[in-house]
Amino acid sequence: MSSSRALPFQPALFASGRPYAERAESEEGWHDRLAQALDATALAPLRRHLHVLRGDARRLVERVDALGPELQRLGDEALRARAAALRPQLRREGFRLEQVAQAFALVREAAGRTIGQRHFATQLHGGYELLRGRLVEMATGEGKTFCATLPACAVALAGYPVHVITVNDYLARRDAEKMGPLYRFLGLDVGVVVQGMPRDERRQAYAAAITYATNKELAFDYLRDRVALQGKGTRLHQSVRRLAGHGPAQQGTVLRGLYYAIVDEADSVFVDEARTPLILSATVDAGEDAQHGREALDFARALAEGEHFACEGFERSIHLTDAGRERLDAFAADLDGPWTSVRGREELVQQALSALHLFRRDQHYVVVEGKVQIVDESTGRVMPDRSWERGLHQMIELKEGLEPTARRDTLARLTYQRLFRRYVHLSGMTGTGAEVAREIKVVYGLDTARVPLRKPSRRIDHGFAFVGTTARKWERVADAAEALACGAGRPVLIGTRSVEASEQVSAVLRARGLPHALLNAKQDNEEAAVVALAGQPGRITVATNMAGRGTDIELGEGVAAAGGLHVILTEYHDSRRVDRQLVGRCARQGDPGSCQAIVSLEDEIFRLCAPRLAGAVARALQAGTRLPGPLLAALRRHAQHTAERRQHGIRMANLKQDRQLQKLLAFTGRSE
Ligand SMILES: Nc1ncnc2c1ncn2[C@@H]1O[C@H](COP(=O)(O)OP(=O)(O)OP(=O)(O)O)[C@@H](O)[C@H]1O
Repeated sequence: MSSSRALPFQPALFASGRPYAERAESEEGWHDRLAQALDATALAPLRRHLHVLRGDARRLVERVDALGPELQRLGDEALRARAAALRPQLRREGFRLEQVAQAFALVREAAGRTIGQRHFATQLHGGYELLRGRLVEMATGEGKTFCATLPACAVALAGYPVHVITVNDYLARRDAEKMGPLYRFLGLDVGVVVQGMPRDERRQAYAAAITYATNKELAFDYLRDRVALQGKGTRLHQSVRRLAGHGPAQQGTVLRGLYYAIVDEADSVFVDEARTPLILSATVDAGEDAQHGREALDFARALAEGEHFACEGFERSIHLTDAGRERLDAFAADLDGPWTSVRGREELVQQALSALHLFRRDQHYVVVEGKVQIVDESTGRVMPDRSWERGLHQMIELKEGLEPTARRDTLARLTYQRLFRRYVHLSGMTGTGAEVAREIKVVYGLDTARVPLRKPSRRIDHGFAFVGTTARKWERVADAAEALACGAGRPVLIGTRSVEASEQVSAVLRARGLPHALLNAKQDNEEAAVVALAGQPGRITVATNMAGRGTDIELGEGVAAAGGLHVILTEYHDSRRVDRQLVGRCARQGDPGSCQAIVSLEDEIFRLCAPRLAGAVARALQAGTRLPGPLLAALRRHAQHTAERRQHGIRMANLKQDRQLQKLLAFTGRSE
């Protein structure tokens, strides 16, 4: 497309953040499509501006390198003036290769002056692919956080709101703080949205040129915006109102719309988290009777697995058998309230059974100050403002002997798949995307671009060891940690899958008198301090997935010469990608480092995903048989493959349900 055909940029629209831009989906009705056509004034410029981007990354890198010396000679003010002058050019010409090279060269120079780091060629390459709307695969430790500043600045300089999305509050805050001086130097303000922030502050943060937020905060803000807009007429009404000048504050929304997103740890957000739909709920006034819950728990405790109910641990589903139902009917005969209807009583008992058999303390949730708080399994963090649906949360509270909190009812529901497909322009980055590249292409339409390593990896993999029992595993882990930390003076990171497991290994280390730090959902306020010390000589750190993705452990003095950080993986995850993320904490950016896995046949993944094979291997080990490595590797592959396949099935079912629900809701007028 030639520049003369590109629509002129309309800064006024964006300055006031007027249109709530987002992409409409095909299944919406004619009035939605008409509304979208009206909103096209907001969408078209960004699309058109990006459309002119041509040429390969190599040319861009050469051009940025060539522009470097001249920019280096400029004073700070002159450099800022260059950035200011580039803005109208970007608006006029769009993201042509030359303009992008200028923007990237400016960002690189400004970064050198403000944060003391200059983008590597690999990061320029990655930045270019992000701008093109790709899923960028860059190995762990290659500096994705820094790489994202390039497209973020380029798009923000052109005047479009940019969202940089990370997986947890710690990373959102850390990245916004670290990169803030660079953005401000270029005249761009930066906002950050974290858990517990009031609405006004959120609106302010989203009004910034570049906003850092977690996927969860963003999704819930979007959901709340949709609910706020619901009472205000159809989408067509809203579009007309927007064109008439209503901004977020007048509309009661916080976001300015969904323009350009750079999603960090994209495989986690796009794939792993896509398993759970996001549900916005409100407290139900009618105080639910805890008595029914207690009755249900008493009844459920007396039921026998296999006879009265069947349990699918992996899918987290449980159902009554015919014998169970008969017993329930007899039990409910004299009771009132929800017990009188078949649906009511079966749901009560199902929730009670789930609370008893599917949800475990210190794995799926923790109890903090008399409250049940959900632990996000993929990030290892607590989610204090989330609760399980349909009375399950209260049932778990009752199981723990706590006072049940008020029950909440669903207001709106959304999946990440739907949310991210609504961005006008979307990109993502990850260290571990290869296995899910196809799924991401199918669901989100993103092509993958792989950026090569800057320096060859020096990671030494010491392989894996299988032991028969969990107790034995912790002893072996403690042996290895002791030898490396005390013997070689190297820092050791021990990764566990649950809070419970982290506490078990911590107890074994304590019993041996080995000092160590513990990082899990119960200790999350010490996170930055624990991470800051985790690379010091002889330091042992035990952590759940909290120290997985994104965590950057800096090596202390003399550590590289001693061999770098050593990572011990103590349980395979459902997805190999999460294992690679943990291992990716060591040997970053060409540093030395090593890893090993010490796992037990009692681990959940083997019990749930390869019970027969794991049982046979356990018996052979007990009999003292030495099993060949390839057989054990096959066991691991089989278990993880089964887990990944099941997870994939759940995600696809979720997406399908989401589409069906959307159609249904369109009839009742209660879409999100
Ligand atoms: N251009 C650069 N110059 C100097 N240091 C850099 C540069 N880019 C990144 N780094 C440093 O490299 C380290 C790793 O960066 P970062 O944590 O962003 O990697 P990552 O790719 O996001 O890793 P992960 O996949 O684990 O999240 C950080 O300490 C960062 O400061």
